[in-house]
Amino acid sequence: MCSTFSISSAMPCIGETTDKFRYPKSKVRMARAEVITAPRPANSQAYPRLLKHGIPHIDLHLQEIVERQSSQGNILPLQDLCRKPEFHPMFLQEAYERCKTICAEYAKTFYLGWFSYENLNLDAGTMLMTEERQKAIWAIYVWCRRTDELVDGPNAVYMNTGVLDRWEERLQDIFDGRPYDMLDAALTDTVSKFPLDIKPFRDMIEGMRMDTRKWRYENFSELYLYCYYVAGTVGLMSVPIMGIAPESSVSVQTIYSAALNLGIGNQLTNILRDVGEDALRGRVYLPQDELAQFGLSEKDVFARKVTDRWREFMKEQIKRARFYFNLAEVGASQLDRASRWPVWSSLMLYRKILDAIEDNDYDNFSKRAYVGKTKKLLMLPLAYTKAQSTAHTLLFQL
Ligand SMILES: CC(C)=CCC/C(C)=C/CC/C(C)=C/CC/C(C)=C/[C@@H]1[C@@H](COP(=O)(O)OP(=O)(O)O)[C@]1(C)CC/C=C(\C)CC/C=C(\C)CCC=C(C)C
Repeated sequence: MCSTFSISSAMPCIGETTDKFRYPKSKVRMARAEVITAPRPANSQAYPRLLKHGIPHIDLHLQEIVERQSSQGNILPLQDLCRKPEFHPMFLQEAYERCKTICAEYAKTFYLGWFSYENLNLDAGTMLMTEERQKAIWAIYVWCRRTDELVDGPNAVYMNTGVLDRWEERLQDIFDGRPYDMLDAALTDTVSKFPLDIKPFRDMIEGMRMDTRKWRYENFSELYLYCYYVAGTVGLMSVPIMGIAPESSVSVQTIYSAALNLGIGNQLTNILRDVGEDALRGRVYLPQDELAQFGLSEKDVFARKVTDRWREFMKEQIKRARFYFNLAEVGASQLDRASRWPVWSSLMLYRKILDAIEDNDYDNFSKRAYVGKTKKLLMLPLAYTKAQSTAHTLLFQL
């Protein structure tokens, strides 16, 4: 077991035993992309409305994930399938502490939303997440962050398909109760306590595979699939931890769709914020056909010049990201009361990045859209108010 503290220093463990596959390699089927091309406007000055729905959820196998995580249908509850690990309580406490420290260090936008309520000294009563839930979110965050670091971190130069295959084997080991290191052990403990399906985790690894070979996106459907893999999956992992309000009057499927949509909104925002940085790495996570509809091409992205065309293009991209945040709102108020505040906070905080891009006059080439700490803190009471609306009240308002 390698009990390294920092995320990246744990990475050398990953390459070991790549020649051995104890499990059949998963066949991750690419979802069928339904491409609906927006009609060209008759008047070339009238900019087109962009396609909003990327890929039908049926192709992402959402329903199957929902059933497995809800332990519905004709299948065994997930906990019965996972081997119950036996860890010393002190070991587990240390494992979660390390996860918490990593969250504080890395989760710049989300930390306020998820992890720092204990510092706020508010009389929040039942609006606070339980310790068990917080710990589970830390463990999931750390696994996601380490997965992302494989392709984006300092050791990304050592990336090859073998590394991701080995990481996927390690994931199976986590779910089988055989963690490789201390941080994995926290996730093993979490998956033994909450009904988490392995598929969203596997899909995230698939997103990293995609990121190693694909640096251009023809259309929104292709981009949507990438966003699902790297961020929509996080939404799906989060719902079993946060729980659904007993008084919720919508279907579980609707809540999962909202969670997925929050991931898509977050990732689209992340992409828009990082256009300049990504271009420097030769990557363009923008639909090429939509660039063309605005008279732009990837050359304009690499030229890093803010023109009127770019501004118009960005306005539409921002509109679409907001569309996904709006869809997510419906589900945020259906979650268990104790989980709503952090979800509303992170939703509102991340959405603020879009305002910051506008404030920068759409210059996401040389300026990084940033939401200051004061703005973030001011947001928290507002999120608290939103979170207090019962699931029923919100539906009534719609
Ligand atoms: C909101 C929240 C904090 C969720 C749970 C915490 C968690 C498990 C986060 C994992 C994030 C992560 C490290 C993902 C790896 C891939 C990646 C980097 C995705 C991008 C995240 C932002 O990362 P970045 O480090 O760039 O961020 P900042 O520097 O801090 O700005 C993503 C943009 C994806 C994030 C996606 C989510 C957190 C999904 C949110 C959805 C829910 C929590 C579901 C809520 C439920 C309903 C019903 C609405």
